[in-house]
Amino acid sequence: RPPYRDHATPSPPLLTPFNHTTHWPHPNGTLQQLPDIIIIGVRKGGTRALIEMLSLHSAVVAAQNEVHFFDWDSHYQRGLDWYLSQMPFSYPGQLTVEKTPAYFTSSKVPERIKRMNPDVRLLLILRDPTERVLSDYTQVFHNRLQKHKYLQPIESLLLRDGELNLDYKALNRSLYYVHMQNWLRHFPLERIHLVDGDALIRDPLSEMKKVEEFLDLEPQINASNFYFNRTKGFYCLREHGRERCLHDSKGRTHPRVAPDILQKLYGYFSQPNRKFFQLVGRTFEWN
Ligand SMILES: Nc1ncnc2c1ncn2[C@@H]1O[C@H](COP(=O)(O)OS(=O)(=O)O)[C@@H](OP(=O)(O)O)[C@H]1O
Repeated sequence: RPPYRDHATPSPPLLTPFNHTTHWPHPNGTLQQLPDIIIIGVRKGGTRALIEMLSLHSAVVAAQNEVHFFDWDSHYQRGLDWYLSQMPFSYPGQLTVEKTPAYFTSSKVPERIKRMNPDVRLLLILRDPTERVLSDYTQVFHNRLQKHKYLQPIESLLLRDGELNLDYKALNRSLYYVHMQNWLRHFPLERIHLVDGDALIRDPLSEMKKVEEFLDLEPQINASNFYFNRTKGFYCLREHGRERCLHDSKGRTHPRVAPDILQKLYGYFSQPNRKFFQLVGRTFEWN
């Protein structure tokens, strides 16, 4: 397990001076620590489910919000002391985890994370690329609905002159091999654990056991931590007798897409998916 980092063991290159008044240990013995584990994405892959399930483990403490430290320059410029101030309080020896799904597709992020800590453990949860596009669209649709903005039908984004519109950003985010190549320039594959997001939906326990193993955590997460909620159609969590499901924004109905457009999407991702499988030395059951 990597040593925890606090103001006494800062990582060298990026540092601005620490503000010791805000980072002194809390009287109850807890303190804020830079993350040992970062969930880097992918957007709509199941990152919230993963971080919630990981925090079932008593040795892991999770940041509640997406920090966007490495991908937003306005945050990055505030330095590591600001990043640290965003972390939850934890006991020495506990591992801190944060998730920002946008890290995976942001080209500057891997180098920046490596500068903070080359030994950080990275988790990447992936999902069928076509399904991820539909989920991405659904997320934006609901954001626009809330802001009373014009709602674009998915076909108007996916197609241009009858062919796939390759400028639609959601397509690029599902080209996993493109982004993975960039990560592998900075981190060896052994540092990046791939979580199968489709499998996590069907059978969370077996995916979480693999995550515990990757993180060298004592096996703790067990079948009693999960129960299937029929109304939601997803597994929910049980911890110390308390039950909770993910927010209603997770597990929304996706738009119905005409079969010929779906076929175009499957066709489009088929080659990139194979390149990804080669890159990471394993396959996924994607369309
Ligand atoms: N247990 C459980 N409960 C509810 N939802 C679950 C669960 N496990 C995985 N998922 C899937 O997580 C998808 C959302 O992914 P993210 O949390 O990464 O989205 S985000 O990028 O943070 O917005 C979300 O995608 P959508 O179904 O498209 O909403 C879910 O399918």
